[in-house]
Amino acid sequence: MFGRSSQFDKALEKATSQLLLEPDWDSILSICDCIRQGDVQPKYALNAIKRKLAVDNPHVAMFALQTLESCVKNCTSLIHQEVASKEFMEFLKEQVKTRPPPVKEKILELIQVWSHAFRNEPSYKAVQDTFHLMKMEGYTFPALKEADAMFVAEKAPEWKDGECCTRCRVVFGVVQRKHHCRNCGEVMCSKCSSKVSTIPRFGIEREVRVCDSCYEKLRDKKST
Ligand SMILES: O=P(O)(O)O[C@@H]1[C@H](O)[C@H](OP(=O)(O)O)[C@@H](O)[C@H](O)[C@H]1O
Ligand SMILES: [Zn+2]
Ligand SMILES: [Zn+2]
Repeated sequence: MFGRSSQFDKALEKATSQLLLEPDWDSILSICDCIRQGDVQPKYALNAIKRKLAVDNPHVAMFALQTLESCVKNCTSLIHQEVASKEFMEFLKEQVKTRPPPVKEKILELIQVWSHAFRNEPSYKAVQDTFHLMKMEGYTFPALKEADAMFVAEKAPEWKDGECCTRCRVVFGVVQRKHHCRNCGEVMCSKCSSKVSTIPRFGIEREVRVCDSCYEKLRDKKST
């Protein structure tokens, strides 16, 4: 186990080197892979990133924050449950009080984005509580970036199954194939789901199959 986690340690050293002039995305992505593949325990990984974040050198702290941001985006609940803990949120809040602007701004940005991203996840309430508490204490948070707005996209609905079209009740078979509307997740025949649309609130920027009623709803939303 130790051997494999050293791949993580090496990648973290590289990703947060004070000699870097810009983020070392290869190392950051290999850090995410190590966590996702279970090569390193999420708790160990977050503590290692935390140590880098606490380093006085603002460059190292910034690279640690960019690494943390990528881990939260790419490593799913494995890392979320570690980040969304009271202790880690307290640590970030302390850092905001003591660090210079770029580091402070980045932390505020992350707390805000995560608070939106986890708004429907009761087990990650610590993030939202921290965000609201800091707002009440007068911290000013930066405007949510477009890319982050995508990241806080809602989860698309699970696809439902069924033996007939939800809309016209035609029975599926060898010829009459099943299709799914990406907006409501209902199972539909090809006639009732022949239209396509983007679904921005799910972060779906390319046109995907939607049923007729969802097509109308999404089109009306666009025209508002
Ligand atoms: O092509 P098929 O063998 O019928 O398989 C169907 C297609 O993959 C449909 O994709 P689509 O919704 O993008 O059409 C999917 O919604 C159905 O669940 C599948 O049963
Ligand atoms: Zn139908
Ligand atoms: Zn639909």
